[in-house]
Amino acid sequence: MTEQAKPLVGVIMGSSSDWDVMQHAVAILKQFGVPFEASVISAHRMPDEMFTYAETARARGLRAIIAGAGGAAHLPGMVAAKTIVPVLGVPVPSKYLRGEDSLLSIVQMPKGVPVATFAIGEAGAANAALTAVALLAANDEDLAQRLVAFRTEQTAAAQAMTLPV
Ligand SMILES: Nc1c(C(=O)O)ncn1[C@@H]1O[C@H](COP(=O)(O)O)[C@@H](O)[C@H]1O
Repeated sequence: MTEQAKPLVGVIMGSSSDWDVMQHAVAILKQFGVPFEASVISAHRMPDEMFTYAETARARGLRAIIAGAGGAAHLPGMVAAKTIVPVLGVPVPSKYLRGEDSLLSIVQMPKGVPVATFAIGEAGAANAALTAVALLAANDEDLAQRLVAFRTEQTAAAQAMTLPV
């Protein structure tokens, strides 16, 4: 799936089975009107494509890469190894270990090759996208104002919360 404008954010995932989680990153990018591309890229199953994707990311204009994977989640780290574009890693819940394996695979990078690692699952995917928006907002005042408005709405919603007491 690819949007029309030149993508600024790449959303990649190890399998189409990760989409249930990673769609929450895409939803945020759409909400903020950030041009993105989304595709399945697997370090394990398609290593040559993964290297090409990472090596060409910066020249193609990507300013952040959101990479989600589950289990032995090498994708974010291997992409980070081949590009200086910031990589935001999303641990996808796994079948047997609930995504704790994914989290530890992504977060324990060696010093010098960072992957900014988010929470397991849907909230992590959404927050990775919000972080990509914040990175882009540093040079885009319109986007910054949309992010401020988003936070203001969130505050209002929290303030309006009631409890059944
Ligand atoms: N962790 C990786 C990588 C990788 O890191 O390159 N490639 C696929 N996968 C993960 O395998 C899980 C099961 O994939 P399938 O459902 O396709 O069997 C997915 O969560 C995917 O991210």
